[in-house]
Amino acid sequence: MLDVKQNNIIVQNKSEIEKCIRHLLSLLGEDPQREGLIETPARVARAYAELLKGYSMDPWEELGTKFPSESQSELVIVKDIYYYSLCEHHMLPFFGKAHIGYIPQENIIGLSKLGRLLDVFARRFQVQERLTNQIAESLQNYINPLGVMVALEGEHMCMCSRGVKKIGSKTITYASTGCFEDDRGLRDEFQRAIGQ
Ligand SMILES: Nc1nc2c(ncn2[C@@H]2O[C@H](COP(=O)(O)OP(=O)(O)OP(=O)(O)O)[C@@H](O)[C@H]2O)c(=O)[nH]1
Ligand SMILES: [Zn+2]
Repeated sequence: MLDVKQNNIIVQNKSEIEKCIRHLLSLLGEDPQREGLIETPARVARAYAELLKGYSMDPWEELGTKFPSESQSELVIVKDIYYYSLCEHHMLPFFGKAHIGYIPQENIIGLSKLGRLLDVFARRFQVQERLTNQIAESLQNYINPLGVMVALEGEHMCMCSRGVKKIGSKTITYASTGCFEDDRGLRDEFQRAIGQ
């Protein structure tokens, strides 16, 4: 099981990872010594360190300062936040837009922090459903709002570039907490706001 030390592990294991990539290139019938590939193992190790940096990030640290909520409890939505993640089944990218909404109770959060929270979980091996749930649950736990609603649109390269090859297909996943769980009207308001 990978843990929050994962990113450090990637850095520590860089030369071993590079060796594995060279070996993989050979197994795939390539010559890892040819000019175009000579730097590839090091690039791949660096790319993984970046694509998987979420393991070394703490969601609560990224969410940072809480501010007191001064107004009536109204819906706050940040929509169209782009994310990029790696499918844990094929180690291929999936990506798209996230829409995150919540109804504050005592506290609100800096708007940019919602994008940061998204990256903490997106920069890991994921399935889209878990990614969606983790965002909703951690925001709920951090500022205890009346409720959280998250929608993720995802285009999966494992479905486009190979296998079923359904280019352009999009998966939409939802996660909700608190008042969004059973209030049809609130869920509709959220969906109208994000244009679905
Ligand atoms: N639920 C869910 N499934 C995913 C996600 N990402 C990829 N998958 C699916 O994971 C499944 C893995 O199925 P398997 O039959 O074990 O693997 P496979 O033979 O490569 O499957 P195909 O992609 O259908 O060729 C596929 O149906 C993928 O489309 C995700 O985020 N959520
Ligand atoms: Zn996949």
